[in-house]
Amino acid sequence: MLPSMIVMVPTVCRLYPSIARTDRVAKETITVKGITIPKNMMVSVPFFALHRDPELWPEPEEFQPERFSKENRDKIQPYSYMPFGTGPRNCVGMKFAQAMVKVALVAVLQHYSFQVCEETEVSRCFPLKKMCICLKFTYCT
Ligand code: HEM
Repeated sequence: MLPSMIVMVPTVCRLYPSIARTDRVAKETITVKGITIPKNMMVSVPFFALHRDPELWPEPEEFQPERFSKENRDKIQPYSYMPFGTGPRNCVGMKFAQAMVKVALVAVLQHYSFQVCEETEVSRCFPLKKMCICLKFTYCT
């Protein structure tokens, strides 16, 4: 497996989580950091906002795959990255979905080569959409 692929998938999941939030219902009244959550109240966990919180992710808008490298992975704060949710009700398909994304990427890379167009601004802070629009695909036989 290409090391770059191992860090690319979580990088895309951080910036573009396919599910923007999850919810939980409080089983009992609880006070967390001075905020009281009454029993039965629904609490939302906004993945999208969490994944772009500058206190958790310096330069949050930047596409920096090295955040998930072997060396840096341990610096990620618990519960700051959760595209598949967390806890006993997290996504049961997580491992399967991650494996499928990698298989799909390998299949695409086996048949196509990619190059950026002249209009593409290549910077460390590119919006993924722009990148996709400007990419040229060449089918490799
Ligand atoms: C990129 C693909 C996927 C993403 C981003 C995703 C994300 C999520 C998220 C955020 C949750 C809520 C977890 C929580 O509230 O803590 C969830 C739940 C769940 N997912 Fe996925 N999922 C994906 C693919 C799949 C696949 C492929 C399957 C099945 C083969 C699957 C089955 C489930 C099930 C059954 C639950 C409910 C688990 C429960 O309530 O105990 N998901 N998923």
